[in-house]
Amino acid sequence: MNQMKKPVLTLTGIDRHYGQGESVLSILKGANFTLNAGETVALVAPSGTGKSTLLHLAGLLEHPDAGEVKVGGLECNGLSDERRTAIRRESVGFVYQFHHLLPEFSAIENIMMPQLIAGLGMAEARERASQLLDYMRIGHRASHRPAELSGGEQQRVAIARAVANAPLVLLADEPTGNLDPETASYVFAALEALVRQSGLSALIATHNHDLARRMDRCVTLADGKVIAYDPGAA
Ligand SMILES: Nc1ncnc2c1ncn2[C@@H]1O[C@H](COP(=O)(O)OP(=O)(O)OP(=O)(O)O)[C@@H](O)[C@H]1O
Repeated sequence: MNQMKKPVLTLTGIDRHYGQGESVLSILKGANFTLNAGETVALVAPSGTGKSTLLHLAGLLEHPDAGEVKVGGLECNGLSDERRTAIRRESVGFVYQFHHLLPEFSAIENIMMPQLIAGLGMAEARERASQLLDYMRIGHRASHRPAELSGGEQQRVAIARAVANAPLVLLADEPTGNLDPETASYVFAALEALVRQSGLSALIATHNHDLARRMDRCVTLADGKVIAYDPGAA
């Protein structure tokens, strides 16, 4: 069997609503989605349709009201919060629109952090973080704190941090949404190169059709379901 076709993330029959009674808001209604090993998928959908909700469910930050979320073939709904947190740390990397770096730590320390939490030694974590900084062309900024970096540099550090533990799945929620178009294109190219070079599987929410077209395939949300999407048609 082709290893590349192995699913690393599967969402099946997902329902998610917010609120109660008359004010209930149904966001996902029987949504299905599969991300295969080594695949890059763009999630392009209008604001408020549930992109962040889908990513939060995929990353085990939220529970669905119905349906199954499998990470690496393991059904995660029935697991304890501790186990879900452990799977998230081991298997999922997140990049958000805003960098969420720890302000009191340097760029390299921010990238080392998840590796140290995962049990890697200091020297090994520093070496890997240093390589990632070089790969993202910000090796010269290693000892700077986030506030001393530009928006594009902050996002490159955040991307390096998200992939530091070689996650099974990379989830990115508008990773370049806070950047000017030129910087967004540069940062997205760096993200894409890193993902492809590492053979990572990635689900990336973006409003940017030019960036979405660079992924292996695109999906959108319509009536609470995930459907195929052609960004060229927009
Ligand atoms: N915790 C919550 N409580 C109530 N409503 C929520 C909650 N989280 C999200 N929503 C609502 O669910 C809908 C989908 O939100 P979500 O953030 O997933 O959309 P999105 O597609 O990511 O939007 P955007 O592109 O603007 O970030 C929105 O109408 C939002 O207001």
